Parts: sequence; C-alpha cells; structure tokens
Amino acid sequence: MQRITSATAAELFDIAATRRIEHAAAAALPAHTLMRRAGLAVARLAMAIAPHARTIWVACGPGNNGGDGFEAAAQLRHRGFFPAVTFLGDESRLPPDAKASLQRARDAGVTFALTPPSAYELAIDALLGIGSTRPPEGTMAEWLAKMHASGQPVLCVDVPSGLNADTGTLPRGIDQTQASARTCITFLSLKPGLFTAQGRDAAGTVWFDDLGCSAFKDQPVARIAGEPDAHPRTHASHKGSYGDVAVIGGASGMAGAALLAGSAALHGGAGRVFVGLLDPSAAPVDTAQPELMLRDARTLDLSGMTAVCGCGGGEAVQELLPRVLSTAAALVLDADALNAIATDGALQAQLTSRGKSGSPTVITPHPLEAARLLGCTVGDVQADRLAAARQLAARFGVVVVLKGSGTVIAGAAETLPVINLTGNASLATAGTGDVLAGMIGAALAMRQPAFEAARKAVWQHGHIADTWPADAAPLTAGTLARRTPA
Ligand SMILES: NC(=O)C1=CN([C@@H]2O[C@H](COP(=O)(O)OP(=O)(O)OC[C@H]3O[C@@H](n4cnc5c(N)ncnc54)[C@H](O)[C@@H]3O)[C@@H](O)[C@H]2O)[C@@H](O)CC1
Ligand SMILES: Nc1ncnc2c1ncn2[C@@H]1O[C@H](COP(=O)(O)OP(=O)(O)O)[C@@H](O)[C@H]1O
Ligand SMILES: [K+]
Repeated sequence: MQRITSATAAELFDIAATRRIEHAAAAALPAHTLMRRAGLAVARLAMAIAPHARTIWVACGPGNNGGDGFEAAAQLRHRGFFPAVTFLGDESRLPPDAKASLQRARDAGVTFALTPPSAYELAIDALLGIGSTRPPEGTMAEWLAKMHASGQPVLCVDVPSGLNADTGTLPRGIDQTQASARTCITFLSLKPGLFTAQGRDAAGTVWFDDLGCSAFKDQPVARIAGEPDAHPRTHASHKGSYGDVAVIGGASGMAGAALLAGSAALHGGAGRVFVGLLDPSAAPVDTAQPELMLRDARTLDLSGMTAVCGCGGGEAVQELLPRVLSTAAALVLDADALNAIATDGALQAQLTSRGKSGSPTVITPHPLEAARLLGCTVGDVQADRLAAARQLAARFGVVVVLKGSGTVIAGAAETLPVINLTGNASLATAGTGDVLAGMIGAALAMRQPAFEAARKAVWQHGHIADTWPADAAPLTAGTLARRTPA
C-alpha cells in the first residue's frame, strides 16, 4: 500500500484499462483472491485512520465495490472492531465474489442494519466503484449526503461513489466536499479522475494497493510525474546562460499582470527580463522591481527571446500577435493572447503553423479560455479535462497547460499527458496565472524542452503554495512570484 503525494511518479489508467488488468489478474489467481486482498487493505487503512473507533459504518452497494466493503467488514470484525453494514442491493443479484464476501461477513458476526448507525467514528464508502453507470439517487444519495455531512472521516473504496474515475466529474447534486477528512484507497490502477476536476476534493488523500498484481500491465492514459529534477547552476555561468524573457502585456490599467509575470520570470531564474507594456503612458521603471527592464511592447525585438504574451494584454495585444507568433524564439501564450486567438482564424492558423514547425510554444488556458479556443462551453471542458487538453495540443501542435485543480499538461500525441498534484485553492486569487506564465517563460528561456518546462513550472508553482507557511501572510500573486511570504 502506497500513499500518493505530489512527489509520486506513476502512470494513470482509465476504467477500460483497469478492467483489462482486473480480468487478467483474476484469471491468473485463485478465485476470490483479489477481493480478499482488497478488503484486507481497506480494513488495515480503516484501523490506521480510526484506531479507537467503536463503530465503523460500512455502506455497501450492489456490485463488487460492495463486496470489498463486506470483506473489509469481515476483516475488521476478526480484529475486534464493530463494523455496522448497511447493504443497498439485491442479494440474489450480487456478483459471485461479492456474494462470497457477504457470507464471510455474516460468518464473522458482522452487524447488518437497514439504516446507518446513529453514531460512528468512521464511514467506509463501498457503494459504487468503477461500475458506477448513473447518478446515485434515493437511499444511496441520502447515505452519501449523510456520510459527507457528518464531520466523521470517510474512507472511499476504490473511488468515491459516483465519481467518474476517468474524468473526475461528480453527478449534479452529489456533493462530497463537506467531510472533515477524506481518504480513498484505490486498487489495481491509479485512475486519472482521482486527481483532477472534482476528484481531488472527493478523494482526499489517495492510497494505492496493486493487490499484488503489478505484473499485469496495460496502456496508461496519463501520468503523475513527481518532483522535477533540480537544475544546479554551474560556477562558470553568466546571465546570458539563462536566457532573456520578454513579457508582452499590460494594456491600460493592467500593467500589474505583466509586472507579475516579469517578477515570476526573474525569480524563476531567467538571465534578463524585459517587460514590454502595451500602455504607452506606463511608468518607465517599476521602482519595486528595478531589475525589470520596462519597454514599449512595440519596440522589442523578440528573436532570441522567450516571449510571455497576453498577461493583462486586453484587446491591444491582438495587433502585436502576428509579430510575436512569427519572431519569438520560444513563446508562452496566456490570457488575452488566447482570447484574441480564439476569435481570429488567421492567428489560429499562424499558431498552428508555429506549433507544427516545432518552435517551442506553451499555451496556458484556464477552463474558460480553453472553451473559447475549442468553441465549446466551460462545462464541456471540465467534463473531460484530459480530453480537452489533448484536443488543444493536437489542434495547434503546442504544449497545453489546462489550469485548475489537477492542472493537465498535454503535448505531442506520443507524450503521455501529466496531471499535476501540487497546488491548492490558495492559488484561486487574481494574478497567480500571470505568475505561472512567467515561471514557464523562465524555464523556456533556460532552454528546457517546452513540455518539461511547463511540467516543472506548474509543479513548482503549486509546490510554493502547498508549502506556504501557515503563520505567514496569505499568499498573493506578488509574494508567490517572489516565492517569499511577505
Ligand atoms: N472483481 C474483482 O475481482 C475485483 C473488484 N474490485 C471492486 O469492484 C469494483 C467494480 O465492481 P463492479 O463492476 O461490480 O461495479 P460497482 O460495484 O462499482 O457497481 C456496479 C453495480 O452498481 C450498479 N449501479 C451503477 N450505478 C448505480 C447507481 N447510481 N445506483 C445504484 N446502482 C448503481 C450497477 O448496475 C451494478 O450492479 C471496483 O471498483 C472495486 O471496488 C476490487 O475488489 C478488485 C477486485
Ligand atoms: N482550487 C485550485 N486548486 C489548485 N490550483 C488552483 C486553484 N484555483 C486556481 N489554481 C491555479 O491558480 C492559477 C490561476 O490562474 P488564472 O485562472 O489564469 O488566474 P489569473 O488570470 O487571475 O492569473 C492557475 O495556475 C490555477 O491552476
Ligand atoms: K466507493
């Protein structure tokens, strides 16, 4: 059993691949082996979470996920705990493995009840796993609501019930975000839906148990990539070794966004940072950050530079985009640059030819910007974030950073997309996206390949937020860019 953290590197498998792994493993092992191992793993984790529990509520559903719950209840009872099982299903229609585990729970003297116990110290959610086909309703929805509103810890078996293990979406009306502590133990494969969209809230801390089946392989759909390698600086290096970043943005009233990106590029290690402002009346220097060289955006020669274009760009950025797209040595497109491209077919064609020619290019849409580029709704993007990121990457031939909880980084078709596990809702504050764009710009300026530059910067951006001291001032985009609590 392994706890999954932002330092973990592992492949992710969709439901179809997980089913293939399950079938191959089940065929190679004696009957009932997998469920017994799964139930034992659940029981062990339950005991670790609530070692002094008097009552453990085990909510079991109609399929093999429920079977894992029966098996866990039997194992817990054998160890002196008092599981109370509520079963929602038809015993005569239980799959054979689950039926055998139900009998084992009965034989162990587990208590069965029609309604959840009035008091309990841990709830085990074994209602639905990867066989969830429709939104939970009726009694199942009531039990889930009770479980998640009780304030007691919840341990989800395989996946939080109702969560789409491929996409991380929860059905409307199923809110799994209220429990005081959530843990999920998942079996045979790590599923992408546990780590993006609503998955991170629903699953909480994720544990993985391969049930002794690591020999059974299949085709992954994505990966979590772990902590990136550090790039130590050699003594005999100079500012030219770390490249130039030129931020293009900061239209009237929005200079701050460009300055934030510039600050992030500077603190991200770029050799020199220029900020090309679109507002002609902007001040000639930022006295708080005199290292930044402020210029008129229209005068900057971008050949040989990494451009970070769009932060606070307003509508003014549109006229500069043809030159930026054709001359920047490497490029990060963010915010208003993406909005301009979404409405302009010629710019889209130019981006596509740039991407397909192999010039390093990263786009960093949040879900609304991604929806504009794809010509769909935010709901469509969030319904399958991996697919949306892959689609954008294929269309334009660029590296895509689809932001939000469980940021997705997608590139060429032969590169597995990455779901990033750092970051938290303290980043949900204005300007943190500008900071990310600047950080990616710095990594590109240091000549890291575009996919790696994006992956590393996204990880670092979230990691700074995750390790922000609790007793420090709240994180803002400015302090995030400087990587130092105020
Ligand atoms: N078969 C095996 O050997 C193993 C199975 N495992 C467990 O089995 C799970 C998959 O089992 P299943 O394929 O039986 O699928 P599930 O147990 O996830 O659910 C399938 C059943 O639920 C019903 N259902 C789907 N949505 C519903 C809803 N909203 N309301 C009410 N009923 C609903 C389906 O009609 C079906 O009867 C995994 O997630 C994992 O927990 C693990 O123990 C590993 C080994
Ligand atoms: N709830 C969250 N969990 C993790 N990361 C988040 C969350 N909310 C926002 N972020 C991150 O913060 C950044 C916000 O970027 P963006 O939406 O472009 O904001 P802005 O335009 O204000 O800079 C992105 O990197 C995003 O992934
Ligand atoms: K479950």
